[in-house]
Amino acid sequence: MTVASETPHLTVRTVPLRDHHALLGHLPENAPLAWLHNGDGLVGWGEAARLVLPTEDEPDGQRFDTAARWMSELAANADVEDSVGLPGTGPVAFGGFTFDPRSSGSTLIVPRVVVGHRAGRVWLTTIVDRPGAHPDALLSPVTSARYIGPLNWSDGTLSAEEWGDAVATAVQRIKAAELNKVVLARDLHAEADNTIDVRTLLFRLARAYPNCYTFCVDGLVGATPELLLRRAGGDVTSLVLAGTRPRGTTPDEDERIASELMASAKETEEHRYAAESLRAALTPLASTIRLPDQPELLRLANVQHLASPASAALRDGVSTFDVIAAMHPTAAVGGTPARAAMDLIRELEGMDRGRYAGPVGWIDARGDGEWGIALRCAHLDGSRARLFAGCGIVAGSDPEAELAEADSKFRVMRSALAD
Ligand SMILES: C=C(O[C@@H]1C=C(C(=O)O)C=C[C@H]1O)C(=O)O
Repeated sequence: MTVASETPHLTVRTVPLRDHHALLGHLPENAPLAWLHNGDGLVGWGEAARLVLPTEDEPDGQRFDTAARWMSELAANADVEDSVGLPGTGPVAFGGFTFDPRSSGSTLIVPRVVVGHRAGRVWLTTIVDRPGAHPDALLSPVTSARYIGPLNWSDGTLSAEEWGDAVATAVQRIKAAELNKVVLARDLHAEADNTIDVRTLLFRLARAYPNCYTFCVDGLVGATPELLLRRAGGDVTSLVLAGTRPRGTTPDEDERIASELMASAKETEEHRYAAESLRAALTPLASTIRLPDQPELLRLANVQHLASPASAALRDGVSTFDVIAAMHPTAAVGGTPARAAMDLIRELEGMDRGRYAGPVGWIDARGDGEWGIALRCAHLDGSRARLFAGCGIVAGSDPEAELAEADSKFRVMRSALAD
C-alpha cells in the first residue's frame, strides 16, 4: 500500500464560534465522532478521509507507522486556515486501534465537520475537497436523541462460569511462573428493537462520568477513565490505572474499601506491573519522566481504582504514534511480560477484542491529541451492542471476585443503555 496515493488534498478552515451550547447538542445521529472530558473536547461528523490500517500480517503491517505517515502527508497536503490555533484545531483525525495487532479494524477518520471546546474557547472546523466548497455534512439535520427501548441480553463468547474457569487457568499459569499478570476480558450482547442512537449513550456517559473520557469512534462508544496519553507540544501526560474495588454504599463503607484497596498487596502488585510497563515504554522516548512512587485513589461512579498520573517530556522528533506504539498494550490491559500475556489472552478469551482495550482518541496536524484506552465501552452495530470488561489477574486472584469486578465495569455501559 502506498500511503501517499491515498492521501487526499483537503481544504481546512477553523473559525471561532460564539455558540456555547454543549458539544453533544451539535451531533447528527449518523456516525458521530466524539471525545469529551469535563465538558471540553471535540465532536465531529461526516467523512473527508478514512484510512483502514493493515493488520500485523499484511504489507506495511506496522500500523502506527502507517498512521503517522498518513497523518503527516495529509497535513502536508492540506490548505489550512486556522484562526484559533489550539490543540484540536485545523485538520484532525479520530482513531481507534484494535487491541491485537493481528485483528482488523484499526481506523483513522477525518471528519467533514468538527466542533471543539477547550478552556472556554469554541470553534468550528470544516474540511472540504475544494477551496470554497461547502460541506453538506455541516447541515446534517440534528434530530432529538432517541430512547433505546427494551433490550435482550445474552452471554458473549464465554458464559460467566466459563470465564471464571479461564481466570482459574490463568492463575495456575501465573503460579507456574509462565507470566506475572494477564488481563482477561469477556463480552456481553444486548439487542434492542431499533437502531441504537449512539448520542443517547454519549449524553448519559458524559453526564455520569464527566471526569472520564467519553468517546465514540466508528461505532465504538464508551467512557474510559484511563488516559493513555495527552500530548501538547513536547509534553505528554498519562494516567495508569490498575487495581479495582467497588464503591461502598455508605461513606464509611466507601472509606473502608478504599483503605483496603490502597493497602492490598495483590492490588498494588497488579498496579506496579502497569506503572512499570509505562515507564519502560517511555524511557527511550523521553528526556524526563515523572511517575509517583505510590498510586493514588481514583473514585468513579461505579468503582474505585489505584491510579498513577505520569508525565514526560519527549525527545525531539518523537511522534505521537511512536509513543502510542511503545505504550500499547500496557500491562493495565495486556499483562507482564507483554508477549506471554498476549499469547494467553488469545488462548483463554476465545474472542477477538476488536478495538476494546486498544488506543482510541484524536490527533491534529501538529501531533497534539488525546488517546485513551478503550475501556467501559461497547461496539454498536445497528440494533446490537457488544459490551466488554476485563480484569487484571495475578497469582492472588479469585475467579468469583474477578467476575464481580467485571460486572461492576460492565455497569457503565449497562446503565447507559438503560432508559
Ligand atoms: C480491563 C479493564 O480495566 C483495566 C483493569 C483494571 C484492573 O484490573 O483493576 C483497572 C483499570 C483498567 O486498567 C476494563 O475496564 O475492561
